[in-house]
Amino acid sequence: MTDDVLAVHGGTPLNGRVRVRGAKNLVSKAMVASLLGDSPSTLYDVPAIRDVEVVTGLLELHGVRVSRGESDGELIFDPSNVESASTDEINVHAGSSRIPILFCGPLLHRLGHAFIPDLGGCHIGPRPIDFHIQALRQFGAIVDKAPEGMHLTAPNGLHGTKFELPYPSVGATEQVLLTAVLAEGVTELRNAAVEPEIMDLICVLQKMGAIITVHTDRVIEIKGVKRLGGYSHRPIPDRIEAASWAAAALATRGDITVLGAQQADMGTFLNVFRSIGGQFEVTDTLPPNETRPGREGGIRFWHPGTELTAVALETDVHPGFATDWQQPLVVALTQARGISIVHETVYEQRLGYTEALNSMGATIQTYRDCLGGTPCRFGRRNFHHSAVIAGPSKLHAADLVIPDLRAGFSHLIAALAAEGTSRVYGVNLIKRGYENFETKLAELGANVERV
Ligand SMILES: CC(=O)N[C@H]1[C@@H](OP(=O)(O)OP(=O)(O)OC[C@H]2O[C@@H](n3ccc(=O)[nH]c3=O)[C@H](O)[C@@H]2O)O[C@H](CO)[C@@H](O)[C@@H]1O
Ligand SMILES: C=C(OP(=O)(O)O)C(=O)O
Repeated sequence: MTDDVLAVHGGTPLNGRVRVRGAKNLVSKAMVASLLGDSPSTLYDVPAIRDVEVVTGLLELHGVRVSRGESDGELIFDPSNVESASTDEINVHAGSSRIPILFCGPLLHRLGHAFIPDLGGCHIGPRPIDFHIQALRQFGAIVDKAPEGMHLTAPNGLHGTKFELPYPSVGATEQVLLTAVLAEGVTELRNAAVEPEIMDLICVLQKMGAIITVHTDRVIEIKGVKRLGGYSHRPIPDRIEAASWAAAALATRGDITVLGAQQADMGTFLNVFRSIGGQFEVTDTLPPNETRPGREGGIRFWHPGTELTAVALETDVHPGFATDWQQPLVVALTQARGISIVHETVYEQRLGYTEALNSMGATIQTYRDCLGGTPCRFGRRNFHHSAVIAGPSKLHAADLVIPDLRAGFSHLIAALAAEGTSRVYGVNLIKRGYENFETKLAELGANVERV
């Protein structure tokens, strides 16, 4: 584990520019979608992150040829020879990501059967897959849970269906989309998630030949088609990474320009950022020395130099405040004067990381109650899903163990904001969703080194 430890010498504001590429939560799904086509697909601006490696591995096991294109981050997927893979081979990827569950529909369409390994992803709640399984069964799939994973077949093919999600789950919405596009007949999905990454996946599928209508009130209608072709797509930029750097600027009293960040997908975050006192400026065109095709402008985020203000916020499905923004922003809230309240309504166990912040001098208390907002699914149950943050707190160095992706980034920010040298263990987990984060930190003037 020694190469998985970062010594962080904190206390220096982060200043400079970083670039975000295609969104983790779209890129991996677009890669799965390539399985549905009968000709090659090209995806641009793919970040070098662990989730992309996992999906690449799974695609290759199923006969998809994955190659690099001419431009940096360009990947080409050739699905001409999709084939079965053994459970042993697939299980190499068990526990590494949540994306394998999305192979169900595409593999059933291409092969008539599928094997899905145990899922990974962040440990921020139980993260059941019951909606996925119910939906797949309604399409006509036979789903068998086995100790080594999940086996699926579709002896009578997959047929369009009407399905209402009990909660607008991102993954389950994607599951329905990726299955319905080639299912026979029409599918109506109610209470669908409408995150920007889902809208971008719909763009990908439409480029492939799918017929998908997004109605008002979270209703999505999909008319199954007989065949799909390949796509050529430049993904939306990673709004979660962009917000993470924004939070880092605020927490360290710095000034970070996030090239590639797009205002449209970050409106809710920007409102909260401004309410805390953070300053930002949206630039719609690239500075003269930046010449990247298809990606324009960015957002500069900076600390105002005066005191930050406490806020109350509630995470929610889009267009609410994204749960993945929560952990990095809380570090900045430890620096705001007054009492901030954060009500996490998407995951029941996403506040455990606050203990590490307390060990650094923060004052954060978690509660089972739904504080400061609307009662949610987790109220009156045994989940500490609301946090009260009293600030400002002077953070000091500590030894920290990274529990998951976003908490990991928040630990890093806290260590950078703190006086002294912290040791952050398990930093490689951050690579699952942040491309070249150590290089980016160095470019921003952070004083960090591998131990
Ligand atoms: C790879 C990816 O895109 N990950 C994102 C995706 O995760 P993911 O797609 O896993 O998240 P979901 O939107 O499905 O989960 C939201 C809530 O629904 C619950 N649920 C979900 C499915 C199900 O079958 N049963 C069920 O109860 C979950 O436990 C959770 O409480 O959306 C989340 C919410 O924006 C983000 O935090 C993740 O970064
Ligand atoms: C929860 C997250 O991701 P995943 O669904 O991949 O675990 C995240 O990106 O913050």
